[in-house]
Amino acid sequence: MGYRTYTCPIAKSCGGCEWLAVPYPIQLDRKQALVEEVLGQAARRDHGTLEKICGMDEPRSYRHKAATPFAPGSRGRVRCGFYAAGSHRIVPCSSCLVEAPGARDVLNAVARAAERCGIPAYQEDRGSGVLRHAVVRMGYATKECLLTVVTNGPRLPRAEKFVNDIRRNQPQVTSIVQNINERRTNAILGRQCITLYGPGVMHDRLLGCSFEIGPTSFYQTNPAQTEVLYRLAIAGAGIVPGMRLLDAYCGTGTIGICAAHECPDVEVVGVEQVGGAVAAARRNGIANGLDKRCRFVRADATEYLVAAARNGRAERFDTLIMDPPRAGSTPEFLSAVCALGPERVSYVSCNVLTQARDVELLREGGYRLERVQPVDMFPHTKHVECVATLARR
Ligand SMILES: C[S@@+](CC[C@H](N)C(=O)[O-])C[C@H]1O[C@@H](n2cnc3c(N)ncnc32)[C@H](O)[C@@H]1O
Repeated sequence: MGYRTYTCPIAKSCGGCEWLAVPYPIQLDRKQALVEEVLGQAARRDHGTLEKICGMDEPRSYRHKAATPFAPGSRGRVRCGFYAAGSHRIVPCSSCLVEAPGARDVLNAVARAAERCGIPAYQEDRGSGVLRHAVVRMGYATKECLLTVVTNGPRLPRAEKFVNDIRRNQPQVTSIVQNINERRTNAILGRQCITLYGPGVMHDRLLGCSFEIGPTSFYQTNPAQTEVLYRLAIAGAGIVPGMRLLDAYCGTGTIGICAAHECPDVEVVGVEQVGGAVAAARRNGIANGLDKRCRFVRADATEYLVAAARNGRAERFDTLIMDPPRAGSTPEFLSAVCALGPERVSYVSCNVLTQARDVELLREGGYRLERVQPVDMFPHTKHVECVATLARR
């Protein structure tokens, strides 16, 4: 790919791809250097390795989830696009370099349908209007497409006409869901969902397993690199037949189910706090014929593990995969891990700073940092994902 850079007509105003002007190999070098700076010393002290970052061959069209805010324009128009960097000013966008083909067309079609149906866009400063955001998820291994339309309350005027308009203009949309968010907040999604068309979910496949994805469930946005990441996470857990694996912060159960699919006789317990994600994880276990070996628990991961450590031998885990949110895990969770003593910990993170902090507690609690493997899930941004593999000393 050499040192070519990519161009985008709205690069200057859009806040999305802050490194677009930086050649991709240099972006990868920068991410490698960050991981080296944050985790390199611990790896060296433990005689572990810091591997070269896994980048993408073609760092475009990788985002299978796209979103837009809406705002009122003049004469009944509905504006949509991206927020300009550091502001809530909307920059229109007809196509985006990093999004899956067609994703932006679906979002723009929602705005045009709203104009034709007279559905007013949300006015952020007043908290008035109806249409707040739209989020689209495109299948990677399937042709399914789930559109979520976020409204400022349960009322969606001319809903049937609106849905038919979107379907007519964007026939690739396989399901449309209304999500209600009445809070004056920057969070896009509210809790309540009403299915307007189709099954209300979509399906995708990763590493030979099929997954149901709902409007509010976490699902990685770069599926090609997700397969790379999951392979590394599963390999890092050193799974052998007969083991009991804990998949902590499991979302819809994707990592644990892929691990169970790959390794016969392995028993998986997944822990996740979002009820909808746990319900989807259970359905995913059944859909993949793995429900006998994969059990999903709705709980706060820290509370679950602290209780498991208290139960001692009754809750044995031979190996652990953990994938917490950006804020990382908690000292209580990590100290319960050290008390339970799984042979290996495979720690997946989208924030190496909190990961390094947590790795330090695991090292103090008896683990050796064996391997650090960065993965580029978000080309043209400064974000880097990382799998840290630890083994009990
Ligand atoms: C980075 S996502 C990983 C999900 C999953 N492993 C995947 O790859 O799709 C983090 C997950 O942790 C969940 N989570 C956040 N805080 C939690 C907590 N305290 N206890 C349990 N789960 C939590 C979130 O709801 C989210 O599903």
